[in-house]
Amino acid sequence: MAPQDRQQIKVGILGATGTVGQRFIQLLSVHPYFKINALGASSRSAGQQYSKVTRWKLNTPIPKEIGQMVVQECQPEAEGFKDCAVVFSGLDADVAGNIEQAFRSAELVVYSNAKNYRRDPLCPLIVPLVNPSHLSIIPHQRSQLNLSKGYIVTNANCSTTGLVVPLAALEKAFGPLETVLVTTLQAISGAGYPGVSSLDILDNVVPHIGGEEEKIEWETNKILGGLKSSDTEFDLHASSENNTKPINVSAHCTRVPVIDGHTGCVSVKFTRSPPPSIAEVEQAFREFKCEAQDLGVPSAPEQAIVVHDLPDRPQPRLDRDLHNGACVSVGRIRECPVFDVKFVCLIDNVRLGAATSSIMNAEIAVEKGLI
Ligand SMILES: NC(=O)C1=CN([C@@H]2O[C@H](COP(=O)(O)OP(=O)(O)OC[C@H]3O[C@@H](n4cnc5c(N)ncnc54)[C@H](OP(=O)(O)O)[C@@H]3O)[C@@H](O)[C@H]2O)C=CC1
Ligand SMILES: N[C@@H](CC(=O)OP(=O)(O)O)C(=O)O
Repeated sequence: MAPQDRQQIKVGILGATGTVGQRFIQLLSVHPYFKINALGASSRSAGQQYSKVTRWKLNTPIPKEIGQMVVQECQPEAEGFKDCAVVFSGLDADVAGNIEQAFRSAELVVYSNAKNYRRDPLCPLIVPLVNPSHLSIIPHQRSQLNLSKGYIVTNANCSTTGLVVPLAALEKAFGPLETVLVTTLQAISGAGYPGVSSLDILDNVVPHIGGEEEKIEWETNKILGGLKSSDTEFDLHASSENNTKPINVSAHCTRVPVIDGHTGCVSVKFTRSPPPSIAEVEQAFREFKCEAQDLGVPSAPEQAIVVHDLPDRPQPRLDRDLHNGACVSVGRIRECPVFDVKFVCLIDNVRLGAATSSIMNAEIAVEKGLI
């Protein structure tokens, strides 16, 4: 169907007052496929006008009609939500599990940022620039749960997302990777609002983000793995069918005084020997194309990976806004004396790392007839 003939789909936002929720509002309030019909948050906010309860941190104003909406409890039968086909969730992980499940059981489609269902064997963990093919497990999820429309799709941890896009480009061009080491420098917006206190983060680096390293190490293999031929099971990058093993991933995560944009310093070893040259690696990044771009969905960036030539780029402040925060920047591609190649990557953690990925996943699902 031509985009101009499509009726807009009514959507709700869970966790609408938070860091990710605000990005959802900014991006969805001008979206060609989706129309915001409900906003949900905790009972601290429910029953009140959105503009009165949110602590808006974006540099564009709250869209007028959204500011006037009344925040609801996160319940599928609440005003506004009962008319929605889809909800986008920016809920705190402490509550996301039960709430998202309730919406799915009520036959709504849930696109979630929370960690709760990422490891669920029925739920795809999708980075839209990498593995939207995993949406093909949806019929199985629905049939296992006796649902006709509802399902949950999750997107990845924000640092994982910034890492797997360049890794996918390398695997596409040169075959399976053997080992990946990454050290992250993560922005404070990754911790939500109010997040890390200024006395902890200013003039400082905090070398611990609870649970983050384990998420990067595990999620990478689900995303870069496949679905078995029956479309009912993930292979976690380890399959006797095509002789792949899990990638050894080791992550070291730090919090730095940057507002938005997670940086990763990455070293990679290929299974292939000899490894590709640095020029071939750079070309693979530049030429990487993905299904979201082929489908032409509205949030797909013109370039999935932007390669920077200057030796001191990418930098969060200068590069996080490229392609409306929907791409990954890569630079400093060079030989690694321990592994094969090393480089620096950068992602906008709240856009491609969170809200933009959920929205792009849903756009792809629309194109595939899953919404
Ligand atoms: N920030 C980032 O870069 C990324 C975040 N994520 C994930 O996205 C999710 C949201 O993160 P973020 O926006 O940073 O978090 P915030 O802390 O900024 O926002 C949390 C949201 O959850 C709502 N909430 C809290 N408790 C309840 C409850 N009991 N019932 C209903 N709603 C509730 C809050 O509403 P209220 O205002 O009423 O308290 C608020 O809207 C998390 O799961 C996070 O792990 C994923 C990738 C990146
Ligand atoms: N932990 C990430 C953000 C986040 O919430 O991740 P996850 O969705 O995987 O819990 C950060 O602090 O930057």
